[in-house]
Amino acid sequence: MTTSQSPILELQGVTKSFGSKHILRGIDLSVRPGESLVIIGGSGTGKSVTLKCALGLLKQDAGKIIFDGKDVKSQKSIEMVRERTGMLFQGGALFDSLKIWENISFTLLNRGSMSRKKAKQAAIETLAKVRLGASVADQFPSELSGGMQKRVALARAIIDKPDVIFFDEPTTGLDPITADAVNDLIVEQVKALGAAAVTITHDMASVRKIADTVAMIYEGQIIWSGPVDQLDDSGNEYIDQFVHGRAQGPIQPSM
Ligand SMILES: Nc1ncnc2c1ncn2[C@@H]1O[C@H](COP(=O)(O)OP(=O)(O)OP(=O)(O)O)[C@@H](O)[C@H]1O
Repeated sequence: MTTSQSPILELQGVTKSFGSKHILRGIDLSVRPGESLVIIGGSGTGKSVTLKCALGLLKQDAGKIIFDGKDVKSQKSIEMVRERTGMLFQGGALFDSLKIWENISFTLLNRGSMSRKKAKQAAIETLAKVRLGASVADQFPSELSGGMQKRVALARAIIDKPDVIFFDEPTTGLDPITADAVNDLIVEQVKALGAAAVTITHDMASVRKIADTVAMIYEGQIIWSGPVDQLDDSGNEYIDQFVHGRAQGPIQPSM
């Protein structure tokens, strides 16, 4: 992790409401190149909304999104953010009707700047990075296991060498061993790119494996952030309750 560089992505006082539901009440976050930030928090606390605001998929009501020093306001700057970010969606979100290589090269093909032959070659090279063979390229998502689909989704997120990669619950639905292997690949590939990673997860094993820094959302704000090795010694009762998965404590179970 590099601490001397300026943040590649910053959220400053971001607020977002849906009608009378005030979901984000002033989120402050930043992540530097090479840093892996993991956002934790209970169900429905606004982790996905935070990610969507950062990606320009939702417009915040107030506050700023700053990407590589630029205030992201115009459609053009939102497009710049999208071009420079990769995203691994919850559940993988592969297109069922497209072959694996077409899924991985989706952005390259859509941009129209690369021939299909070259795009397929790039997909096969990226498949190797996530330890999948070239034979997978012509298969369809339904033919692959959940773990393989996550690896394909990771390949899609990294193919265009993004500066920031967002991971939304990257290990949901996987057994602990496969989840650990996917986490290892995430760490390895994010490092290889020198990218910043922003991950949302409920899975504390993933947090410990992939985070440099952890930030916890509660009632629309970041109530604690710090290095992952301070997680067990944070002195914060909300973090303690979450990390140990206790029903008793200041946070009410979301039911
Ligand atoms: N487009 C929308 N319109 C109305 N309400 C929304 C919209 N998107 C999100 N919400 C609400 O915002 C709240 C936060 O949702 P969000 O998906 O960010 O939670 P989360 O922290 O990611 O939860 P989980 O861990 O369960 O995925 C929820 O109450 C949700 O219903």
